[in-house]
Amino acid sequence: MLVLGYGNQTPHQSIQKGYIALNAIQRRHTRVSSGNSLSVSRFTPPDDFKLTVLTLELEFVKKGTKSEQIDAVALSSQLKKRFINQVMTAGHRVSFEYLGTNYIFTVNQAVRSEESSSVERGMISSETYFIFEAPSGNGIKIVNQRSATTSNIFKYKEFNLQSLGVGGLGAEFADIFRRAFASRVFPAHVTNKLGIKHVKGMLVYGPPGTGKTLMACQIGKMLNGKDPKIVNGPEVLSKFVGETEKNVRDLFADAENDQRLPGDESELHVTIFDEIDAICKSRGSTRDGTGVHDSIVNQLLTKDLIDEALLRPGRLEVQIEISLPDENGRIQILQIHTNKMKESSFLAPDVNLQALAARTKNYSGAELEGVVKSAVSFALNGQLSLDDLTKPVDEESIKVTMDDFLRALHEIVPAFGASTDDLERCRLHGMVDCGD
Ligand SMILES: Nc1ncnc2c1ncn2[C@@H]1O[C@H](COP(=O)(O)OP(=O)(O)OP(=O)(O)O)[C@@H](O)[C@H]1O
Repeated sequence: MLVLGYGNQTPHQSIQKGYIALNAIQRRHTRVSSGNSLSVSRFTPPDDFKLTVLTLELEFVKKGTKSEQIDAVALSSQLKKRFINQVMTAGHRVSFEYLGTNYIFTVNQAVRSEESSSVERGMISSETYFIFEAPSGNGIKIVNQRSATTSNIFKYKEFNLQSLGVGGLGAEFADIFRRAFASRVFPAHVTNKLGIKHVKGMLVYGPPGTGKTLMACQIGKMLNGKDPKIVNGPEVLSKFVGETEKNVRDLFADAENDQRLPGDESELHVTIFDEIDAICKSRGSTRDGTGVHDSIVNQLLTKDLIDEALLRPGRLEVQIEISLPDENGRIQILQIHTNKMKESSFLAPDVNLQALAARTKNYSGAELEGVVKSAVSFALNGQLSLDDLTKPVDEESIKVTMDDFLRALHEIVPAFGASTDDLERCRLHGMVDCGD
C-alpha cells in the first residue's frame, strides 16, 4: 500500500514503532480497518508534482443547523500552512479545524498542469490556488473567493448586469464569462502552467436590438485595463484599396506595442466592433495585426455572413448567440427602462410590468424600450393642449398609466414573429380541440 502524505508526520508518543494510526476519515478513504496489516513505502514526488489549482468542497463534520461564513483568503493561507507539501488526490477527504469549528474538505479537482498525468493528484505548494465550494443549504457561505484567486480583471467585485442597464442576458453573460474571462481571473503563472491561451476574439450575434452592443460596452467598461475602443464597422471601411486593412491594423497598434514591451504584464485592450459584417464579409480584411491582449467583441445578425476564416481558433473563436428575451428577461428590461420614472413617481401604480412582459412576446430589448418611450409620449401628450402649447404643464399630474402602455403596444410591434396580442386575436374562441 502507498500512503500519500497523510496527516502529521511527527510520530505520536502513544503510537508504537511499526504501527500507523489513521483516523476514521483516513481509514474510510484508504479502505482499511483497525488491526489490518499494511505495507507502507516512502513516496518520492516526481518533478512537476505541485498543484496549480485545488478545488475543495467544504462541509461541517457535525451536520446540523449551524451556519458559518468562511473567508476564502484566510482559509487558503491556513490550509496552505497546515498541508504544505501534502499530496491531495481527487475524492480525498480530510478533516481540519478552522476558528474552533471542525470541517471536512473533499478534493473535487486537483490540477497540476496540462501535461501532467490524467490522475488528479499533486502536492500543495505555496503557489497552489484554492477554490472553495459549498453545496447550497449546507450552512457554509464562502466569501472573498475572488480575492483569493483573481488577478483583478474586473474593476469591481460584484458584477450585476441589471444594475448596468442590461436585462435578461444573465445566461449569455455567464457563457461569455466562462469562455472568455474565467481563465483571465487566474494570475499568468497559473494559466501558463495549465497551458491555457486566453480567448482573444469573440463574436456576438443575433437579432437587432437585443442588447449586443449594450452588453459588450458594459463588459468593456467593467474590465480593468485600457478604455475600450468602440468602432463601427462601416466607419473603418474605405473605398481605397488596402485602406480598410490599414484602418483595422491601426486600431490594434497600441495593443501590439504593449505586447512587445511589457508583454504578459501589459494591460488588457478591448476593441468592440459594431456591425462587423460590414468589413468581414470578404477574406483577409482583419487577418493579421491582432495583439495577444486584444479582445474583439463583434456583433451581427447571423454568423453565416462572416468570413469563415475569421471564426477559427485564435480569431473570433468564441461565438455567442443573443436571442430575443424571454418573459423574465422582458420584465427585467421593462424594469430597467421604467426605473427612473418609478423613482420620481411618474409611473402610475396600476402599471403591471409582469402583465406587459406576458403580452410582449417576440419584442426585442430595443422594441421594449420603444414601448416605454411611446407610453411616455401618450402620457405627456395628455397633458398638453394643442390649442395653447404655452399653457404651463402641471408636473405633479404627469402619470404614465397602464392604459398608455396598452396603447403603446399597438404602436410598437415586434419585427420578428407576432406579439401575444396578435395570437390572442387569432384564437378568439379559445383552442379548438381537434383530437389527437
Ligand atoms: N437586453 C437589454 N436590456 C436593456 N436594454 C436593452 C436590451 N436590449 C436592447 N436594449 C435597448 O435597446 C438599445 C439598442 O440595443 P443594442 O444596440 O445594444 O442592440 P444590438 O443587439 O446591438 O442591436 P443591433 O444588432 O441592431 O446593433 C440599447 O441601447 C438599450 O437601450
